[in-house]
Amino acid sequence: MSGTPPSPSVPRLELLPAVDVRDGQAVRLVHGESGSETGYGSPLEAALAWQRAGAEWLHLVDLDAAFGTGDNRDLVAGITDAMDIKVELSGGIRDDASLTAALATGCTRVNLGTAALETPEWAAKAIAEYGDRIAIGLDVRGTTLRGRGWTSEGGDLWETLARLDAEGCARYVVTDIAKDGTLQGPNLELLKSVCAATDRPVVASGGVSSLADLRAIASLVPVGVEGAIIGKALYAKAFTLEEALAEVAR
Ligand SMILES: O=C(O)c1ccccc1NCC(=O)[C@H](O)[C@H](O)COP(=O)(O)O
Repeated sequence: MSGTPPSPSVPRLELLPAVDVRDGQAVRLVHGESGSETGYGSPLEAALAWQRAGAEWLHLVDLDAAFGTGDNRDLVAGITDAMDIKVELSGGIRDDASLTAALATGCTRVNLGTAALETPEWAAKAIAEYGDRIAIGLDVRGTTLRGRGWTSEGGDLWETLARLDAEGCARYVVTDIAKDGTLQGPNLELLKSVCAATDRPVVASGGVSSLADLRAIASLVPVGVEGAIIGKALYAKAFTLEEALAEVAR
């Protein structure tokens, strides 16, 4: 037989609709700033709506735990329990107690952010122990990382990425804070640069505003983008989740 062998198929971009919880309500923030909330009602109803629409993943954030203004731990555990789909949990997971509680919800994986910046040895231990169940959130302004609900400075993106790669981190969730909750489109250059610097999968977060943005993120699957988190665009009804899923299935 002769001819060119078929190219291996490129995986489909995974979509992770977001439910960010503040004071028991589903909200979206602008630039992740506390006090910039727009409320969207029951977080459980929002999560169930995304599941009914065909989501394979839910990105569930406890903003109070992230900001240190309390927590929604029981609510978040109840939502995770009610889901038949994969759940990525984020917000305030920084020590053994919060990590054990988060993993015990039955979520598929957790995002560590602040811990990777402030207690790197603890984060490295969590990566070594739980492997694929740990993702690291790289939340950046420019190329400077932010922690504690994005309020504190956390060092250089590239140095931290190299360290986490060496420690065996399975995946990164990359957010450009300047884009988050703004409907201004994702930072594709940042995503490309991170993908060029690591061989680990990258989940894009922040700024998605349209189906065209999803197509643009999907064009980065061959270089290492695995998924895209969608928050504000779904709540603002810029498009439906069904339309988004159909777009990335083409
Ligand atoms: O994820 C966190 O820990 C977090 C902490 C502090 C502020 C915001 C945080 N997450 C926000 C999200 O994960 C958003 O849901 C996501 O970036 C969606 O953004 P967008 O599509 O722009 O609404």
